[in-house]
Amino acid sequence: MSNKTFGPFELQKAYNNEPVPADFVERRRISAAMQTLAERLIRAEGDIDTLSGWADQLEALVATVGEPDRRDTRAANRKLFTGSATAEDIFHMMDYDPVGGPSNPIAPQVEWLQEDQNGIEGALRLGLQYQGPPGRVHGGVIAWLLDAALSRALHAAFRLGVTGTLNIRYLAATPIEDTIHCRARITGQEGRKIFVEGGIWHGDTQTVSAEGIWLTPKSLG
Ligand SMILES: CCCCCCCCCCCC(=O)SCCNC(=O)CCNC(=O)[C@H](O)C(C)(C)COP(=O)(O)OP(=O)(O)OC[C@H]1O[C@@H](n2cnc3c(N)ncnc32)[C@H](O)[C@@H]1OP(=O)(O)O
Repeated sequence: MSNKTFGPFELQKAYNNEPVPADFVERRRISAAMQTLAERLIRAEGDIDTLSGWADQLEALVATVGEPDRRDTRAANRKLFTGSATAEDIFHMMDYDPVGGPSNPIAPQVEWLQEDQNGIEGALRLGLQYQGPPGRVHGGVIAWLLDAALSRALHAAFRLGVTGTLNIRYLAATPIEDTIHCRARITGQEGRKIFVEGGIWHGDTQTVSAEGIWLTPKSLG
């Protein structure tokens, strides 16, 4: 692990370029196994003995894990804003992102195809656990995904902000269990307000459009 330290505008660059710390290799394995279980077990057919056996094994693991101590994310965030965050701090902030974070067991995994000043594009496939109407992604999951995708467009352009307003228009069904793409880009800025737009596509069909306003923290604006 290097001794380099990073500030707020280096967040994404450091995360993309620094080597993955050894503990995060294992954290990612845990998360991947939990995601696979969630996808395989939801609505799984099985006789009562099979279901009961799986439940027993999972409850035993929960008991083994207990309630471990957890790192305070606020400390890493404070270090970031004073330019003293280590690579490990950056991984503790980014690897648990609820969308795409490889160490977060509830995060849909995203393959980022573009991440630069012009915008972002990600490819992903949402399993049955994200279903709303039969065969379609739940509308709230879509909002969750787009909040993250539009935020990512800020990070890729080396800017930071929190979501102030997010407007979403659901244009057509977004399918589960098939590859979809999310895209986002910054369209303008007025003082601390950053305007962002984006959407979701299934093949050539745009299924969702979104636009919103992100607010840069007063300390950075
Ligand atoms: C960072 C670590 C990363 C590191 C980690 C990565 C984080 C990923 C984040 C993912 C994205 C999220 O989920 S963020 C979490 C969800 N969002 C939140 O929790 C935000 C909750 N809301 C707030 O904290 C606040 O309301 C703010 C910051 C949005 C605004 O408060 P403020 O900063 O005091 O704003 P204020 O001075 O009154 O207004 C400034 C200008 O913005 C306008 N404005 C004010 N509020 C809004 C609004 N909601 N939507 C649109 N515009 C607004 C005003 O009209 C004004 O325009 P004018 O008069 O100048 O024209």
